[in-house]
Amino acid sequence: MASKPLLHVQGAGIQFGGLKAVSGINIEIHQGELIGLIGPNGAGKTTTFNLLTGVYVPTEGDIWFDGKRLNGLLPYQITRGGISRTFQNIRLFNELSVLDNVKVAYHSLAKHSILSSILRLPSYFKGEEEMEEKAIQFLKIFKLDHLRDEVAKNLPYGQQRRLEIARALAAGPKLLLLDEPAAGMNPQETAELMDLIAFIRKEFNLTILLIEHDMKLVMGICERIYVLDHGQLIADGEPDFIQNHPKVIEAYLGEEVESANA
Ligand SMILES: Nc1ncnc2c1ncn2[C@@H]1O[C@H](COP(=O)(O)OP(=O)(O)OP(=O)(O)O)[C@@H](O)[C@H]1O
Repeated sequence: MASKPLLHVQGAGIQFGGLKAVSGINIEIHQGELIGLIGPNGAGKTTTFNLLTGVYVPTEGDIWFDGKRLNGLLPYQITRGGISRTFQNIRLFNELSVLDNVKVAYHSLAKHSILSSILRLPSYFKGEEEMEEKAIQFLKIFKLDHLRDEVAKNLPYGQQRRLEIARALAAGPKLLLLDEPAAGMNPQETAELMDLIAFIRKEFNLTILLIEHDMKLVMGICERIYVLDHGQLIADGEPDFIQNHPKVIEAYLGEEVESANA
């Protein structure tokens, strides 16, 4: 591909004490791609997301996004710069309503000034109204608008996962990172989620990187897949290539043997 990658990870990694959780990884993702990140338990997938979102600062290598070096930027700066994420263990504002959970994402990006919100000037209310309208649009896409006043913690698991994606999307990212979006979903919910991911990608001109253990989902929607094992990338390529890659098969067989012995 000739254009510059939107995300370029160059030899990045992080060490915790003596443990190299992720080491020397290279990733290139171009605008509009839908890419998978897979690997056995403990391979370093979530740590990679934490490096991309400023939760951890790399102890080696560089991370470039949209022409900017991310090393050392704080999570909120990275979100404003265009990367949003969801979490493996859903992180919602449990006591807030479904609608407010999405509106929270807007507040950090809101156009009205702090002064106008303190003084409750007309521009503040206009900003609030616009925010609410936009938030409801997102809830409609995720088929959650009828639940807008429900407290987030009362939603069933699958709907909580969808709400978390809606919130991430409301921040207006260029790159969306999804950490096991189908975890805990039944096959029907997973199939619907696959359609939804394909839809939002097109609708919002998104680039998506997703971690997922559900191989049907990964192989079904990702154009390319990166495979991590013990903190290192062992393969990357199209789904067919990855499925038949000896190192990938070995890594996953190793995981089966480990869990059988546990
Ligand atoms: N803050 C930390 N301090 C020490 N070790 C850590 C820290 N964060 C992650 N690790 C270690 O880094 C390794 C990779 O963990 P990570 O959670 O990234 O794996 P994963 O591929 O996402 O696994 P899973 O599929 O089980 O979620 C593990 O050995 C983990 O214990």
